[in-house]
Amino acid sequence: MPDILHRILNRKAEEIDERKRKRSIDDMAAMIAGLPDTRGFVAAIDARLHDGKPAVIAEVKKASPSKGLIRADFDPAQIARSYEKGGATCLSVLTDADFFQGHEDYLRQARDACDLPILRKDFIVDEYQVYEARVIGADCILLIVAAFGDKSGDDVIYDEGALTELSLLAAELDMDVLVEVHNEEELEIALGLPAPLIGVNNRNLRTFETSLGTSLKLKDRVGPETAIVAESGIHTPEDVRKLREAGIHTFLVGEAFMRAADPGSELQKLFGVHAPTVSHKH
Ligand SMILES: O=P(O)(O)OC[C@@H](O)[C@@H](O)c1c[nH]c2ccccc12
Repeated sequence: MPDILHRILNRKAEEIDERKRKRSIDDMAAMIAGLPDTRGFVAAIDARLHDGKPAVIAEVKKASPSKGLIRADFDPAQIARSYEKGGATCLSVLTDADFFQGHEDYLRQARDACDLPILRKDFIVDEYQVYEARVIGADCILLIVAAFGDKSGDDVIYDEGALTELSLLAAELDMDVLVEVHNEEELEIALGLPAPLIGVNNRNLRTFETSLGTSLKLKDRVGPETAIVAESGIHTPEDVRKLREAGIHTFLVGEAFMRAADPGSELQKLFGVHAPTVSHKH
């Protein structure tokens, strides 16, 4: 497992223990019973793709381990409204506090400010966090395959059982799942999970370098019938054009929007009227 992910997961285990002491899963299950339905995350993406348009998951992210502080003037409600106006399909909100300066309240604020479906962007490895995601208002959770890998000699062994269980629990709680992969091995695991939306993270977790080539290569492996989400390192209309030419029409973008004064206008610049469009066949 790459170092930064390792560090994050060690801290995450402590955090989960602390939280479990404050509130039980049973308490959360009772709260969930009284909640309104989720907003369909995958359904919103499918609808957009069906119209031949790119589907953009716009991220609400204040800081990251690789970039430090990204946006000082950080108001999740305002950002959510700007994204919605700019044509985002869904939002992704970082809730990890220690490495991304995120917070679960940011997800709540974003949700109250718009009608878009929201992904809880965190390092989910325990059923506790899946219940918690639903309680704070998430419509989709992220499962990072690399977080379920353990090195044994030269090989990495993945806990596919845990990935499957968490996916099924999310479905039971009426949430979708975005399964994140970085390489072919992880992709194979993701393809074996129940109804996953597969995201390819272009950021190498060891070096923090991004390469759109990762998405292009793995798109080649799955073929035209499997939709994938290109994640990270997308900064220009040219980046978007390259990915769309390869048949990728769903994108997860954070930094490029977060550094712009008006994130929604930047979304338009990358994906809207100014970006070249490619027709999408079903
Ligand atoms: O800011 P970028 O390069 O546009 O990337 C967004 C998103 O893909 C990135 O924040 C991300 C992808 N997978 C993650 C897992 C955890 C935390 C963050 C991420």
